[in-house]
Amino acid sequence: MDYIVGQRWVSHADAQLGLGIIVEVEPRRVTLSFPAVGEERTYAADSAPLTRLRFKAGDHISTVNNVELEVTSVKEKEGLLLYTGTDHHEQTVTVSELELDAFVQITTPQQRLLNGHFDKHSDFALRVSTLMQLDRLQRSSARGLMGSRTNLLPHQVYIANEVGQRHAPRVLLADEVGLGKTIEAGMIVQQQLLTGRANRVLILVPQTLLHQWLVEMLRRFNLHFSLFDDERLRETSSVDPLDDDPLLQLPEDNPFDAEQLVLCSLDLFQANPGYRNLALASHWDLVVVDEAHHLHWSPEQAGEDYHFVAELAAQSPGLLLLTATPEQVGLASHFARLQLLDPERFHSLTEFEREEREYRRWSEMAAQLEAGDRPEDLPAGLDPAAPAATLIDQILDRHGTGRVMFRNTRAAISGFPNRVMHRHPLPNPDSYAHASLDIAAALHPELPYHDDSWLAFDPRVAWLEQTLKQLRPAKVLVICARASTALALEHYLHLRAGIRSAAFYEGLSIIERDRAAAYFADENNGAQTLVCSEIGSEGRNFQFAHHLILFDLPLNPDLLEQRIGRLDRIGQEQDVEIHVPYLEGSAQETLLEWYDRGLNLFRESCSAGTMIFDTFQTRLLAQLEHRNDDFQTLLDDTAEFTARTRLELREGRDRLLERNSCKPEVAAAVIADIRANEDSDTLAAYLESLCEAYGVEHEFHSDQAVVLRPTEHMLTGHFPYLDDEGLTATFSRDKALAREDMAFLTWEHPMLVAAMDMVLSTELGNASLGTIKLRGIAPGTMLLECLYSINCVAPRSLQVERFLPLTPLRLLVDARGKDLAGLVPHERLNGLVERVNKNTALAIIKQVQADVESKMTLAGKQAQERLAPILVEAEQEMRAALGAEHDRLTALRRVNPSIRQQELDHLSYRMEECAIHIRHAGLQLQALRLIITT
Ligand SMILES: Nc1ncnc2c1ncn2[C@@H]1O[C@H](COP(=O)(O)OP(=O)(O)OP(=O)(O)O)[C@@H](O)[C@H]1O
Repeated sequence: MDYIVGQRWVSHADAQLGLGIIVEVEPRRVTLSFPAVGEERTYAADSAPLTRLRFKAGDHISTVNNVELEVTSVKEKEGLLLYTGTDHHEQTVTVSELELDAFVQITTPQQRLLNGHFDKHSDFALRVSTLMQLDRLQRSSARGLMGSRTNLLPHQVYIANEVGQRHAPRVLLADEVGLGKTIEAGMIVQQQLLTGRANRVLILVPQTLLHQWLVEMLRRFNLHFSLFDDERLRETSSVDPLDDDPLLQLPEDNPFDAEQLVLCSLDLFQANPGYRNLALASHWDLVVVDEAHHLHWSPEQAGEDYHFVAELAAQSPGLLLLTATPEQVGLASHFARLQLLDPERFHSLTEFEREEREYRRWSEMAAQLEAGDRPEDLPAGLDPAAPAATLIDQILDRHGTGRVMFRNTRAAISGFPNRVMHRHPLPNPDSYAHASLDIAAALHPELPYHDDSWLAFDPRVAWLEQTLKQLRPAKVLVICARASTALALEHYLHLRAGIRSAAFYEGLSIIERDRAAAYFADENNGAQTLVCSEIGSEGRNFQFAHHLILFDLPLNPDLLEQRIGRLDRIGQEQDVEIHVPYLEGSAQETLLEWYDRGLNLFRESCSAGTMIFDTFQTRLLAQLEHRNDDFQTLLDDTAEFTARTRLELREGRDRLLERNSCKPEVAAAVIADIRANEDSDTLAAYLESLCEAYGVEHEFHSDQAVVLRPTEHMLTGHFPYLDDEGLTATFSRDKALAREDMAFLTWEHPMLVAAMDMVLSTELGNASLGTIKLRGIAPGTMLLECLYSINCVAPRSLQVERFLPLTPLRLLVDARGKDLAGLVPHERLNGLVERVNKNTALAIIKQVQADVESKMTLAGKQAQERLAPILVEAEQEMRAALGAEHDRLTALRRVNPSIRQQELDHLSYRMEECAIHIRHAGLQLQALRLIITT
C-alpha cells in the first residue's frame, strides 16, 4: 500500500473517527490525524484498518470551508486527488482532497445500487443480521463476558460485570488467595476492550508471574499481550535504562507505543529507572498491577515502585490493583493503595481508621435496610425515602470501601477442599546450637552455613527424602524461605536421592523458572517435586498437586496463607495435605504452635493474619527467642483474639465487602444470559452464512463442534483468525474447557468480532435488487428496504456511543413513500424475494433511477424523524448516568473537602459536550434493497 502525506483515508475499524489525513509515513508505520475528533493514530503500515476515500463523478463533497460540490471529474497529482465540480453558485471549482471536511458520511449503498453493483440476497441478509446481532449483543447483560474459556463462577462473573461496565474502572480486586483474581482481571480487561472503553492496556506483575499471565490471557481470553523485557526495550529504544532524569528528551519512537496490550514485570522498572519515563510517556487506558501489596509505602516514605505506579495511576483513567492480602503490610499501606484508586474518597488515614472501626455498624444497618426496616440513625445526606438498595449502595460507597474494593472470602464461596495438617517433629541436632542467636537464624538454622554441609545433619533433609519416596508418585510442592536453601535441597534430592525434582528461585531467569514449573506440571514425564523459595509462594498455580511441604515457616501469616494458596485454589479436587517438619524445642516449633493453636491457620484461611500478628508481635518475638511458661497464655490470648476478630470480620467488614463483592441474583441473571447465548443455534447458523459468503469451508466435527478451512475461492484473500491449517472450534463451554486444542467460538471470539466488523466495514451485501410476488399489489410496483445506523462523530474520550443504541432503523417504503416495515418484517421478506439476473436488474435500475432517488429522499426524511426521539432519549440517559456520578461526587464533597470544584466542573462540561455531539448524530445508510413486484 502506498501512503502519501495529505491523502485522506477512513478507518473501517472505527467509523467514528471521521475522515483521516496522513501526516507522517515511515518505513513500517503510518500516522493519521483525525481532525473531527482531535486525535492522531499510528498504525503498522501493512495491517492498517484503513480505506482510501475516493469520490467519483456525481458524488457530493464538502470542504472545510463549507464549499459544497458535485464532483464532475477526478484527477490525481503526485498521489493526491483533485476534485473538480460545480458549487451551488454553478461555479466550477477544483479542490484538493486535503481540503475535504473531516465530518464525512459515506452512503455508498445508494451509489452502488444506482451504479449497478448488486449483491446476493444472502449477503444482504448477512449484513442485516450482522447489524441485528451487534445491536442485540450491545444490549445484552452478558456483553463482554461471553468469550472467556472459564467456568462461570458467580463471584467472578459478578465482579467482571460490575467493574467491566464502568467507564474508567478503578478498583482493588482483593479476593482471598486462589479465588481467581487473574481471571476477574482478564474478564474486566476483555470487556473493556470489546466495548471500546479501553484500547491500550498495561499489565505489571512480579517477574515470577509474567509467563503465567501471558498464557492465561491468551488461552482463556484470546488476548495477545506483548511481553516487554529489558532485551526488547534495548533493541527498540535508545534510552539509557539507568538514566531516569525526568527532563530527558525522549526518543520519538517510544517502544511502548508500538503495542496496544503490554505485559511487563514491575521489577523491570526498579532495575531500569530509565524505562519509567517511556512507560509514562505512552498513553494507557487501563493499568493493571498484580500483587499490589508489594508496592512499598510507609507513612514516612513511599518506595520508587509506589511513586511510579502512582504516576501511572494519575495518567491512566482505569486502574486495577490485585492482591489477596491487602493488609499484608499493614492498614496504612492498604490505605495508600486505596488512595491510588480514589484519592477523593480516601483522603485521610485517620478518617479511614475511624471508618474501619465502624464497619460493624454499617453492616448491621445494611442488614436492617435489607430486612425492610428504616433505621432511625441513617447517616446525614441520605434520603430516607430512597429505595433500600440505593441507600445500601450509598452507605457502602460513603462509609465502606464501596465501589473501590471487591473481596470475596472462601467462607462465602463453597467448593473448596479441606486442609489437612501433618506435624512431623524431628530431633534438634547439636550442630544447630548457634540457632538461638537471632530470630532469622533460629527460624532458618541452615542459613549461616556457606556450604551445604548442613544437609548431612539436618534431620529435615533425610525426612524430606523419605517422605517424598513414600508419597511417590504424588506430586509434592516444597516451599522454604530462602533461595540458597531451595537450591541446596534440590541438588540433594536430584543428585543424591534420585528424586525427579526442579528448583524455583530468584537466581533463575524467567525462562528457566517457567521451564522448572512446566517440568513439575508435566503429568507423565515431569518432576515429582518442585522446591521453591518464597517467590514460588505467590500467584502461581500448582493445584494439580495436593501435597505441600513447608520446609520452614515464614514470619508473616499472610505469607503462610499465600504458600498454602498455591494448592488450595480453584481447581483443587482433593484435600490439601500440609506437611510441616520442625525441630523439637526450636523457634520453628514455637512459631508452628502459634500459627496452629493461636491462628488455626493450617486448617482455615484467615484474612486478618497481619493484624493479629501486629497485635501479638512483641510477645511472640520474645517467645521465639526464648520460650517460657508465658507461651501458653500467649496461645490462649491469640486464640481468643483470633476467634473474636474472625467474628467481627464476618459480621463487619467482610460482610460489608461481600455484600458488595457478589450479589448472587445479579450474577445468576448474567450467567443465565451467557448460557442462553451459548445454548441457542443462532451463532452456528450465523457462522455458516458467514462462511458461505466468504468462501470458507465449514464442516461438522462432532456435536457442537466444527472445522473451518480456508479455500482458494475465498472472497477476500484472508479470513480473520483462520490460517492455512484451519481451525477446529466448539460452541460448547464444557467442551472448550476439556479440549484446549479447540477454539471456543462465541459471539465474542476475535474471529467473530473481526468478521462482523469486516462485513460492516466493507460493501458486502449493502446493495441488492430482487423481485417479489405480492397478491393485491400491481406488478411493477417498487419497494425500497433501507437500513440505517446511527453514527456519531465525537472524541473517543467522551464515550458517547455507550448512550446511543446500535439498533438499525429499518424502513420499507412503497411507491407512495409509505413505510411498510412494521407489516413486512425483514426475515419474511427474505423468504419471498427472488433473485433477478444481472441484465434484467440493470434494465430495471435504468428505468427506476429517478424514482429510487426520490424515494430515498423520502426514506431519509422519515428515518431522520425517527432519529430525533432516539437522540432525545440518548441524551436523557447520558444526563442520568453522568448526573449520578456528579451527585455522588457532590455528596462525597460534603464529607470530604478535598474534592475539587474543578472536577465537578469537568463533569458538567463533559455532560454538555456529550449532549452537543449526541444532538449532531447522523444516520448512516448501511444497506439498501430494491424490490419490484411481479
Ligand atoms: N472461572 C474459572 N474457570 C476455570 N479455572 C479457573 C477459574 N477461576 C480461576 N481458575 C483457576 O484457578 C486458579 C486460581 O486463579 P487465579 O490465579 O486467578 O487466582 P488468584 O486469586 O489470582 O490467586 P492468588 O491470590 O494466588 O494470586 C488458576 O489456575 C485459574 O486458572
